[in-house]
Amino acid sequence: MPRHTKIVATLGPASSDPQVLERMVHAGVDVVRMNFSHGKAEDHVARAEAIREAASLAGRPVGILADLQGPKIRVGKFAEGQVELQRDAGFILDARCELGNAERVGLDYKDLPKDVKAGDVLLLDDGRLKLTVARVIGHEIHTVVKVGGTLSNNKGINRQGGGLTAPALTAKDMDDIKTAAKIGVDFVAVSFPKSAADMYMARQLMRASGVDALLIAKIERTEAVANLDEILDASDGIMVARGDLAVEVGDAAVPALQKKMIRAARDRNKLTITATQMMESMITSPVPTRAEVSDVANAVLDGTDAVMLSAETASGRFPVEVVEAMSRVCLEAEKSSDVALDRDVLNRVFTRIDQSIAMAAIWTAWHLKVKAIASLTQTGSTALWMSRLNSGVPIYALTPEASARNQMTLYREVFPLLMSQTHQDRDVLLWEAEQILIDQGVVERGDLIVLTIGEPIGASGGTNTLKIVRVGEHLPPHVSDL
Ligand SMILES: Nc1ncnc2c1ncn2[C@@H]1O[C@H](COP(=O)(O)OP(=O)(O)OP(=O)(O)O)[C@@H](O)[C@H]1O
Ligand SMILES: CC(=O)C(=O)O
Ligand SMILES: [K+]
Ligand SMILES: [Mg+2]
Repeated sequence: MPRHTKIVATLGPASSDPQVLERMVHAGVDVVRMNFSHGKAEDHVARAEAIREAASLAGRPVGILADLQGPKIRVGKFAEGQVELQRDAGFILDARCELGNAERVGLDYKDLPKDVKAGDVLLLDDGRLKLTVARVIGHEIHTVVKVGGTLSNNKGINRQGGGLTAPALTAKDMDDIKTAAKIGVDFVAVSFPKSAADMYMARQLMRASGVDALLIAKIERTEAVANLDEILDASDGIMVARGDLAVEVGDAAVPALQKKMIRAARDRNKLTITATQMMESMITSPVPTRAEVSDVANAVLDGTDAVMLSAETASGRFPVEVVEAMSRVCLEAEKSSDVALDRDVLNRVFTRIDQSIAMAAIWTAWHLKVKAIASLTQTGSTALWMSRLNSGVPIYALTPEASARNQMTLYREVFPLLMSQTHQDRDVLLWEAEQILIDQGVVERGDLIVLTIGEPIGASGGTNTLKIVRVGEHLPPHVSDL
């Protein structure tokens, strides 16, 4: 059985070498993430070319996700690169400071002093340092260090409980969307959205730049958790961005939120990526900890579409081994994933014919214990509906559209394949689909498969036919002459 949960790997200095990329793809990377918070536009463009090369060598699509930096609020730089903050000492965040020292540091978001008040708790460097606001005097935020340590250049700032108002899309993000257009990315992830309006704005900017990508909302702010339903409606999927989320809502709240978000996304036919520190110790160690193995397995059991690697593959020592380890853990966890088809659809009414066919196909495939579903799809929507049920039956999605094929790399249980649509005859196309599955080694003569197709051929949204066939038994008469 192929692995059903997808693996997203962040690219960086440790994964720029074409040979390393090739080995990572071989180990099972489905989607690569370009983090626009780091590196230059040219680096991302060069890595995109290298990954396309590696994918074509592997004979399998690899999706590309552009993760925008967003309004992450950061401290400025220090004259010495870093300072030591001592517990109970005073420290000033000063919107007008150019170069920091042990007494004060600058801010990249100049309006921060307007957003905070005495008593607020500020967390720096993903929560490693903690400051409380004593008072705000003009452009200066005077704080007292509660948890000290080393603070270095450009570390992030969050407010406990959320509520900072920086807009979700910055001028840099708008430039980066143009780079994403140049690369031809398949997914764009928006950092720190607060509401559906932020996602509508991102979609408009993408369209204006000619980006045809699925839009992912990173849930990493308190407000985004509160507005989850409207954000889901405005997006194609979400990322459970546990790094910043844990800082805003408290780390202990994150596991339950992860489960709730994955469930909510599935119910609305949306995608999910579970991210951050999944195999963190493998940045420097060749094997994961027991806790990390459990974390990845639990995300699989929660029903996530994909699990993500960050610094593990971007700057870690074992970019290939970590993909192998993650893949192994996903495969094992999938064996005990719970299937609840009846519960999932029992009280639902479908208004669309194609959606009803998708549900019927999954139901039939599961109860007949077929080896595979083959779905001839234009945009991938039939495959998306099928994959939301988590049936455990692999769905081979055959599409003539390269963009649909690449976007389906993120869908759990879906294996996208390119298929030419030269014939207008349904039976010939179905026969071709069967041949592709045989060539891929997915099925052999005598196996049962479930097929879905729409007529007229080539129109999107038209899936209206479900067929169950035994592979190799019924060649259409005019095809047997081919
Ligand atoms: N393209 C890159 N170039 C250099 N280092 C990178 C790159 N991508 C990631 N890294 C390194 O890996 C670490 C973790 O990666 P990740 O993508 O989670 O970044 P991050 O800094 O936590 O993201 P952000 O601060 O934007 O939320 C980064 O802090 C950085 O040190
Ligand atoms: C991925 C990311 O941005 C986070 O976890 O915060
Ligand atoms: K980012
Ligand atoms: Mg983040």
